[in-house]
Amino acid sequence: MTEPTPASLADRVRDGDVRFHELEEHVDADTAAAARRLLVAESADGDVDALGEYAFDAADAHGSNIENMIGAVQVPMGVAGPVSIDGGALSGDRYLPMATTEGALVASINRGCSVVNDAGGATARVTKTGMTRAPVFRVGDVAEAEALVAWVRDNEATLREVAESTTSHGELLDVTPYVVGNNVFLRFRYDTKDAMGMNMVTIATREACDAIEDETDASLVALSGNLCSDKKPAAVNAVEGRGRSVAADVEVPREIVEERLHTTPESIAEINTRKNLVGSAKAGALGFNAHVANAVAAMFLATGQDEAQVVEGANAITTAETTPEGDLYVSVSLASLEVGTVGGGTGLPTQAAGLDVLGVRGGGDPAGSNGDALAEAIAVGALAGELSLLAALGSRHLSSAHADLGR
Ligand SMILES: CC(C)(COP(=O)([O-])OP(=O)([O-])OC[C@H]1O[C@@H](n2cnc3c(N)ncnc32)[C@H](O)[C@@H]1OP(=O)([O-])[O-])[C@@H](O)C(=O)NCCC(=O)NCCSC(=O)C[C@@](C)(O)CC(=O)[O-]
Ligand SMILES: NC(=O)C1=CN([C@@H]2O[C@H](COP(=O)(O)OP(=O)(O)OC[C@H]3O[C@@H](n4cnc5c(N)ncnc54)[C@H](OP(=O)(O)O)[C@@H]3O)[C@@H](O)[C@H]2O)C=CC1
Repeated sequence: MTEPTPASLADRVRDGDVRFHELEEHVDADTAAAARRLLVAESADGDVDALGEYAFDAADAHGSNIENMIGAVQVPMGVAGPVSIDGGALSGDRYLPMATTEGALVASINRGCSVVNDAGGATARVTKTGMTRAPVFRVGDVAEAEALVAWVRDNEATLREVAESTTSHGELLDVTPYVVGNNVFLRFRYDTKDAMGMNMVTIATREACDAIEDETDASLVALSGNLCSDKKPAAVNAVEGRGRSVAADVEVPREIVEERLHTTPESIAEINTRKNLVGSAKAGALGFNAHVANAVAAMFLATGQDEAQVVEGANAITTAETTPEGDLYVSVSLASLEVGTVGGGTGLPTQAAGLDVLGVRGGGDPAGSNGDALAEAIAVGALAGELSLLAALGSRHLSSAHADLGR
């Protein structure tokens, strides 16, 4: 029997003989993707051959990272740095890998890194850890809601044992109840070590929900009740944290601000107050920063993170003030940075290479230390970006920078 070709497979899909999403059951994943490109091209404006130019085995992505694969999008990757980091888990000089199509972004963060180095390096620490899943239960009335809350408080050890039976790495840290009439939300929080952890905590919480339904009158309505809160802007993450809460700061001597950033500590502090604090408050923003999303998104893409979680990653506050000596203190605090160095997209070859640039690929020793190190590196990238953009606004260079580099 002759080997199926992309064209013959496409014919079989058109004839209704094979389903579009089941091609991998008949042929290898690369040929399946090629067949789908032929079919997609029929309704596209021109061929889509460029999507077939990728440098990994489609079988590595099919089944765990993508369905209906037709190829890959390539995003240019650059580096900022090396930047000197004094972290709880990551110490030394590191290049920061960044995948983006926004011209001037890497240049800006690179400038921030170079200023951070001139100032003696940045400090970074993870201050809280915990990935959450919050199922919603239906109960009869508020009296039953209170009874469920009491049961959960009395049986946290049982819930821990049941939940942790599904994972050899995850640890249930606590369960926080929230009552809204006859709805009870239980926010389960786990230490997921080096995994971002959403699959891990979803599977573990499902087991715990079964135990709750067995032992109480509550009915599970949805395993995710949106108080988690995953991939949506939400104050609960800003206040309580989610994934990793991580902060970074630097003190930059006045002469470096003036020589390297063409502005003054006072100007940067005033812009931060009027723009990042007052402007964000007036806008009703959750993030009180200039462009933390830029560093988070670029480093998420470069290292195989779940890009939808940039929503929470950008939940950050930037502070800037002049010190009594007249120098500049700048900090960023990211409340809910959801990152992992194992699982998800981190195993794909180019993303794994991105983690290698930082030296944080795979499981850490001790477990969780690579995840912490990645979080600290992203926080320092965000710090460098804030410093550079605030300075560009102070020296009125934002539009000229983007006219020169970004178009
Ligand atoms: C563009 C610069 C850096 C020029 O800044 P400059 O000070 O005029 O440049 P320079 O030629 O003197 O170089 C200073 C340093 O910048 C770096 N640098 C300089 N050029 C490059 C380059 N081509 N590639 C890599 N690195 C570069 C490099 O570190 C260099 O040091 P050196 O290594 O030479 O000692 C500056 O004007 C700047 O940072 N502007 C701000 C741009 C920015 O931050 N854009 C962010 C995206 S804006 C956005 O997305 C969100 C927004 C703005 O809408 C959010 C909001 O509302 O605020
Ligand atoms: N299910 C959902 O609702 C959602 C899923 N996602 C997706 O979930 C994926 C990420 O989930 P995640 O659970 O992180 O990844 P995986 O589902 O890929 O699981 C990672 C597993 O790696 C194992 N592991 C090995 N070494 C370590 C280590 N050092 N630290 C921690 N775990 C280790 C753990 O196994 P063990 O548990 O056996 O110890 C862990 O469960 C992404 O693809 C993301 O897009 C995103 C949002 C929601």
